[in-house]
Amino acid sequence: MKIVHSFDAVDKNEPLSLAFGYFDGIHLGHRKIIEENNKDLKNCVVTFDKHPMDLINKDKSPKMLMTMEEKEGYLEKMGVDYLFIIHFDSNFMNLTDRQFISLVIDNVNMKKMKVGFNYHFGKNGRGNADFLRKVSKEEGFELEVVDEYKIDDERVCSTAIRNLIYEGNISKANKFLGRPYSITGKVVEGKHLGKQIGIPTANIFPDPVKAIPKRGVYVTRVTIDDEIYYGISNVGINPTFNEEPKVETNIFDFDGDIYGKEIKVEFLEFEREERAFESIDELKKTIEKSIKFGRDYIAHKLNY
Ligand SMILES: Cc1cc2nc3c(=O)[nH]c(=O)nc-3n(C[C@H](O)[C@H](O)[C@H](O)COP(=O)(O)O)c2cc1C
Ligand SMILES: Nc1ncnc2c1ncn2[C@@H]1O[C@H](COP(=O)(O)OP(=O)(O)O)[C@@H](O)[C@H]1O
Repeated sequence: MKIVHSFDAVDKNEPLSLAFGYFDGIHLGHRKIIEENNKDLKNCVVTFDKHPMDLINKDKSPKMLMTMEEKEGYLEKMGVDYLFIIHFDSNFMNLTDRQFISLVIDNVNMKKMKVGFNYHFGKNGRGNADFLRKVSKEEGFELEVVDEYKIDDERVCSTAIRNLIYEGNISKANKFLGRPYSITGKVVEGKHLGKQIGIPTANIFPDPVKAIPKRGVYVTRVTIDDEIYYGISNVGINPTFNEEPKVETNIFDFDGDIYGKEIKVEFLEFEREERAFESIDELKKTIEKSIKFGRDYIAHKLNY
């Protein structure tokens, strides 16, 4: 997959299919827009480097299901040929719907345009599917407006998935995403209490843009150097030491020094909320119960 930052960065004659959207999380609905069957067209995704809300009202900007790096990795796996990451600034935001489409048509050979049913673009979000239907006829490109994706009559959208993650309903969030929600980070040193109580935990701090699952304990799948392990993780904040949320994972059947290594933690099932403990002994006993919960889940209920 080639990553470019402007519409004039690819061969003007090459026939392209372009999927437009911010695609946070690349959930099942997004995938229907992005997947392309026409082998004669290069499969392209057009996205922005920032969420439009970052410019409109940064305080209201949602946390993300994916960092840009994660998005790039996933689109590459899906077989996307070109990823256009367009810098979203106030100039860009003020292009009219017509100017935006002209910018695309004048620079690339767009044979097919794909958008979700509620895609809006151009100044004040005026450009919509109706406008695109008209332009596609005038300009002679194929337009595909993809209907909203539903599971059990519920809308699959990034906002719904974020809310499920905040509520701790990770299994439903994963069902909507079509894969487990994950957080990636470099393993950092903690208080070294883990090894002292016989339960080492690899600690990572999530990227600040990421949506953090509800505080509590989760069964997880951990990837280290392309090897897969399972484990049990606590998502928490330790007010005594820092305010940043942290993911601490005891990795099953693993023994090794992984400080400084990047690990991916995928959240599979929620066990319980985070608790305060009176003693280290009580903490240890409760974590041991969580480990048992995790091992039972992996042995009997794993569906990934
Ligand atoms: C499965 C699991 C569940 C945990 N649950 C809690 C909890 O409910 N409350 C809490 O304060 N800490 C909890 N912890 C965090 C431990 O306090 C922490 O892992 C331990 O202090 C080791 O920290 P260290 O890696 O900094 O040495 C949990 C850790 C694990 C692995
Ligand atoms: N099974 C395991 N699960 C998690 N970490 C492990 C495991 N085995 C060894 N380790 C190593 O031990 C470290 C965690 O030990 P711990 O005493 O909890 O220290 P810290 O407080 O620095 O996290 C991990 O970062 C990793 O390098």
